[in-house]
Amino acid sequence: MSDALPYDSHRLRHLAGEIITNVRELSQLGWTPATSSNFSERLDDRHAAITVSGRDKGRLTEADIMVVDFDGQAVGSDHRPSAETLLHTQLYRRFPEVGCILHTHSRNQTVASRLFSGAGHMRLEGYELLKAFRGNETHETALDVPVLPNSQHMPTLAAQVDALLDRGPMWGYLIDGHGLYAWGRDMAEARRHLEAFEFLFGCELELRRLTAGH
Ligand SMILES: CSCCC(=O)C(=O)COP(=O)(O)O
Ligand SMILES: [Zn+2]
Repeated sequence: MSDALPYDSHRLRHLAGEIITNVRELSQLGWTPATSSNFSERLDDRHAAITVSGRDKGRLTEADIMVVDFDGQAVGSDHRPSAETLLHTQLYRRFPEVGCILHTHSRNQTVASRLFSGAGHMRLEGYELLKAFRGNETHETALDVPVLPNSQHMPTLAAQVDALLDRGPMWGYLIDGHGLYAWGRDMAEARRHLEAFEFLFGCELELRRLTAGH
């Protein structure tokens, strides 16, 4: 990292450390199997720190974090950024308050995405933990988590996400057979949202198992 680069290299090192520590914990929970998942934080109003594509997310080092601009182009690095970079940069570009984006592939997220892809959303209702989402003051609310069809063509996926974002504030979405995107103003908030989604998906799946055949 050199001072000639168009971003603050000290801040990059700080964010890289934060990503490495948090992602290692998420990986230990089994939420990033087989090199899946990707993670980023806003560096400034034009750049984000993001994971290099294909790396084992449980063993990230500083060399596995790189910088992209909000067009998804690598800045000051020969590495290839996450294949899903566009799904990160579209949020940073559109919402200045978004500071961190976490994408994971846990079993609960993947199974839930399969189960609710037909409906196009998964309804979470009546849970105290709904208050974990910024803006929710009470459990007496319902949150419809969108489930998008998967695609290897990121502009197609990004266009679907953009259409969802037009509807109002949201903190995450599922992609069918793939995983969850969750975000927040900073790492702590994004992680709180991610953990709340994961817990609530687990509750819904468990309820389905317990009530199957009744
Ligand atoms: C082996 S997982 C397939 C790609 C994916 O969904 C993912 O989250 C990881 O892609 P990246 O390019 O960010 O490593
Ligand atoms: Zn993925």
